[in-house]
Amino acid sequence: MKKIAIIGASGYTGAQLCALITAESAYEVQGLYVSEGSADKGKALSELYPVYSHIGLRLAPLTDAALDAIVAEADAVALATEHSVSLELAAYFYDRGLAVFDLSGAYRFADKSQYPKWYGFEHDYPEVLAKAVYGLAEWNADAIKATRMIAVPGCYPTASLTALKPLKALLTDNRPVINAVSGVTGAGRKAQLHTSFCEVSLTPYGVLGHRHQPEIASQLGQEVIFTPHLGNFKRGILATITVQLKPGTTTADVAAAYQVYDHSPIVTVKQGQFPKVDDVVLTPNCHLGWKFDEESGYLVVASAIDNLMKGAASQALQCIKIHFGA
Ligand SMILES: NC(=O)C1=CN([C@@H]2O[C@H](COP(=O)(O)OP(=O)(O)OC[C@H]3O[C@@H](n4cnc5c(N)ncnc54)[C@H](OP(=O)(O)O)[C@@H]3O)[C@@H](O)[C@H]2O)C=CC1
Ligand SMILES: CC(=O)N[C@@H](CCC(=O)OP(=O)(O)O)C(=O)O
Repeated sequence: MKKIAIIGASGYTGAQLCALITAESAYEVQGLYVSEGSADKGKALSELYPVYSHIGLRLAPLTDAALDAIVAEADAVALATEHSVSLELAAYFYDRGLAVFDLSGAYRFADKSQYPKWYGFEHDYPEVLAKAVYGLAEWNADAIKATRMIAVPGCYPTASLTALKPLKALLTDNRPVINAVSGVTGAGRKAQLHTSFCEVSLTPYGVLGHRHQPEIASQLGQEVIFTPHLGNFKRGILATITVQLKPGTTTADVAAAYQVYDHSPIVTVKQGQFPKVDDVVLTPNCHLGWKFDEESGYLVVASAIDNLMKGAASQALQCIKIHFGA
């Protein structure tokens, strides 16, 4: 039985991951942690989330003693913390021999020079960063097995890359155009004005400047135009992507490219039938739907995931299972 510590367990992704891990027979939660000064320390997880009333675990403050206990008792740590917190904690636990599954963006760029621009900090742990593998589970299984430092992808990049990576050999130099809408849980649990009930209304944000644009580009190996939108629903992402394919590409070529997911239990691909967010919410699944116009060479592919599941916690669990082989 592998023991996993979850740090940031009172947040949306951490609590979701806790629910997933406690349902697994091969894994056990070593402990649930929040910051040392957290208003939630000592509370039962079920006080915050009555839906998890079957989980009898409490939130502990991440004190020095807790750090020692995690190192002594846990096989792995899942970091459901903001980027700058994960930056430090990942290096701390990696250096002490644990496997690290980081849900933040702190280890997703291989190139350390990207962090000041997109995350506002210098990356001070190049040796750990060099070990980091991008945890897009369907694509990087061998590397996830081989390292102890797994950077679990962002939610929009997961939806976008799952749709685009199979097409890589068919792409032209023209940038794929990704328009994506996320539910409000994508912004986390803490109170913020722009995510309060009366403020949320379908709108683009981060236009031509969201940090997921370079994340998608670096993993695809091609620049993209990425425009996220905040929608007035709780969970889920729908990314609708328009892309021009190489001259001469046929509908059969596109169908053949997507056969890469034929045996995937997670990714379902439909030609001419487009996904709905409600069909993937609370599931680990990604639903893809596409249509190709042979005359113009344009493809539209839509990708739906639950941002807290395939976009975060269930993909972290996929990585954990791939890494530990169970
Ligand atoms: N929400 C989403 O859809 C997705 C989020 N992510 C990423 O996952 C991470 C977590 O996101 P999310 O769950 O939404 O965030 P939340 O804001 O909902 O939760 C953050 C958690 O971190 C805890 N925390 C804050 N500071 C510290 C600290 N210094 N030490 C330990 N715990 C701390 C918070 O508790 P407290 O403040 O009480 O200590 C809380 O439990 C982020 O990096 C986010 O970018 C990735 C993919 C999707
Ligand atoms: C709706 C919303 O605000 N979404 C978040 C993305 C959440 C996510 O995937 O997280 P990472 O920060 O780990 O990359 C945003 O746009 O910042």
